[in-house]
Amino acid sequence: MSVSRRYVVWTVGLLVYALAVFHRSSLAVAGLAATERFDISASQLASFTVLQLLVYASMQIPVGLMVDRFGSRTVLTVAVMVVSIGQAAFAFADSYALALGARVLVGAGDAMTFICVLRLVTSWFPRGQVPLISQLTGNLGQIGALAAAAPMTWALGQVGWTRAYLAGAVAGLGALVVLRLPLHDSPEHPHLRGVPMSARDLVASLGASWAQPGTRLGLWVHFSTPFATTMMSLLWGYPFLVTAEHLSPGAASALLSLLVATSVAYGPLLGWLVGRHPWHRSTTALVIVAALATVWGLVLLWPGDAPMPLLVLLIVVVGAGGPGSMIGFDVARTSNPDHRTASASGIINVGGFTSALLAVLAVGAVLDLLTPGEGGYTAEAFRWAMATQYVLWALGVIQIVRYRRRIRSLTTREQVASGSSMIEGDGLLTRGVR
Ligand SMILES: N[C@@H](Cc1c[nH]cn1)C(=O)NCC(=O)O
Repeated sequence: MSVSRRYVVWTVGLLVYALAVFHRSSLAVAGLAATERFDISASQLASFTVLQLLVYASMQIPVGLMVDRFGSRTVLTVAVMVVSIGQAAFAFADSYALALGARVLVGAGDAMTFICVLRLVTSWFPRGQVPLISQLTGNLGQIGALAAAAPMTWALGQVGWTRAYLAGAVAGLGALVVLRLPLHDSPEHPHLRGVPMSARDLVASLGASWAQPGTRLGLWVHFSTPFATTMMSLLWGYPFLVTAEHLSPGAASALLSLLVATSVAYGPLLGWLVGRHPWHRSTTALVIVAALATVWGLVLLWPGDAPMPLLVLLIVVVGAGGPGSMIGFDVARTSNPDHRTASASGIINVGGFTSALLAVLAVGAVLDLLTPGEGGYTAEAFRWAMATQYVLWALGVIQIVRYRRRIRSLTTREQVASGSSMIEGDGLLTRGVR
């Protein structure tokens, strides 16, 4: 197989993922325009993000099963069509209800994308390269979020709501043409189909993945690491920086762009680390969570406004969350056979999007609780609201430590170094490994 063909397939997959991230993030800078267009309150605006995350998280397991059954090419084609229809509907929506329906479609199409691209990486690249290329996929895809920031602000101001969102939908149609041409499921097969399974077989297959301690470890790594980043970049980062830290809108936007840029920059380092030291993958995740909790603690306990260097440090550390979550996919990959890779990735991906959803809701709930009546949220309310992240980190750390102990008692360093953290025998549940 030619090496260049492998990179062509990856580049196409990456572009489609970046487009999905663009669609996902395209509302972040349109909050004000959306409240005017649909005549909605701040909490109704937040419900767009909550709904999108809910749809995304709830679709992960079915999508994983679909990718194992029908292959990435087919599922990715459906994904691009659904997300583009959703974005086109959002462009024309003139009521809150229609806009919510459109965001459901955007969330659904988005939910189908990443797992397809990860599956392509596993099929096209040699095992040793998979951790690095997967990291780069996750990280470079975030460029879609950058494209949704300044360019989308510009487009909304210059060409208006309908044309700005319609342009994204049209880009999706372009992607459809490009992806159908070179994108084959594997070097040998344009379409890689899994065996048809009955409902009982599907449940058994998911059960077998779940029985692997590595799948659960991966899920909790993915739960613990990225939610601080997602919660900030999708909804609460900007209001926190402006309201609680009294930054100007320009400075807050610049810091959120820096968040995406640092997130991209961590990719090669973490990809290399994970590939080189697979035994220490969970340690790396724990270090990232410890760094997140520490720097957030400094910001929240700082008397008055935190100084700019500390806020920059916060952003640089929070930027590690997204790339850190990719460790979860890697642990699940080496803990499951190839024909279950996508469904195992689906299980993992539920983690980070559930924790992000919980974080978004918890911050909103505490803000509402501490800010009765009319008027904006206070800095004090924001501090308590952001402190809710510690509950999620504590839960995540307990579970990571628990499953890493279990996996370490059942595997050896040599086995993990050779590329497998799979525990022999899919009947683990029946043998008491819970
Ligand atoms: N946490 C992300 C991946 C990532 C990597 N760097 C920054 N983010 C993740 O799990 N992605 C799934 C998705 O659909 O984006």
